[in-house]
Amino acid sequence: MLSLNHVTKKYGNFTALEDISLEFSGGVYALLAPNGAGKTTLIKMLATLIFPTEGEILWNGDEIVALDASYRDIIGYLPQDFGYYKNHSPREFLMYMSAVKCMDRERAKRKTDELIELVGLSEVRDKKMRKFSGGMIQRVGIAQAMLNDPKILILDEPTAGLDPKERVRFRNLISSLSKDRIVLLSTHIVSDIETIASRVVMFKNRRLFANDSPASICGTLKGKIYETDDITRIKPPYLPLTEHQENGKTVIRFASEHDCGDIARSVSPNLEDVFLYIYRDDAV
Ligand SMILES: Nc1ncnc2c1ncn2[C@@H]1O[C@H](COP(=O)(O)OP(=O)(O)OP(=O)(O)O)[C@@H](O)[C@H]1O
Repeated sequence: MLSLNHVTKKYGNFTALEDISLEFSGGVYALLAPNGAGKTTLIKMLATLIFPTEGEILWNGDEIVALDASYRDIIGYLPQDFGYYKNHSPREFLMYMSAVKCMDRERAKRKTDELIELVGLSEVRDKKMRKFSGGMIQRVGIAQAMLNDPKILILDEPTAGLDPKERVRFRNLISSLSKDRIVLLSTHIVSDIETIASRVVMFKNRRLFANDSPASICGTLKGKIYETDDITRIKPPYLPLTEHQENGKTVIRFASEHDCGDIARSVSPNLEDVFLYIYRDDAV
């Protein structure tokens, strides 16, 4: 189990995260928060690239900093800005990364072939990556993070810049990788995680705000979300969330603390509602 005990991270006088306590066992954990909320800071601490100012991070009871290389052996990490060589093919790049990870050549070859197959890049395994789409590059990125068969797979905004089709493919891939390991995934895009996250972790004002299943988190807004095509009938205060077209009319989805059931349609809250509601005062 990976646990954070009262972790605070400061950059000089600026506190990025304050008193965070969390436990991760198996499954997909989504770190969901707007840009600048501290997701990358948390991820970099878990990847031992930066260190807590206060508190401790433990793997099965031992401090990850003390575990040093033996901890790094069990993590796979896809950073936000994943650096790769455009002139490398996926196979060359994965063999190169295997060498960086000190894997023996036979195992490296086996894992490289296996992972290229898994991420669906077999047909382009020997093509230079310079012409690859964002989704293909991210799949190479996941493959390199998986080379050491990590117990903890850390993905920092892995779907940034992907088109909707690539997003779906990526989601399915992440879901398939989550058996028998911890997958930590940071994002500010709700649809990335709604269906695959076993738990959603949210930060607000530098502190832990929520750590629960998507269903429980959505449950916090039960009875408060409505839709109407005539918002003028709704008594303020209410919070407009999203709009969509329905039978040629613009339907507004909104949150209200008071009962609007007689003039608007009550609907089930989703994670996007929760995100917009919780971060309504934050610049997103
Ligand atoms: N090295 C640093 N020095 C000073 N402040 C930093 C540093 N790194 C991050 N910060 C600040 O800490 C806060 C959290 O940043 P962080 O990158 O962790 O957020 P994030 O949620 O990952 O957002 P993004 O997705 O935009 O990276 C931000 O206000 C950021 O400006």
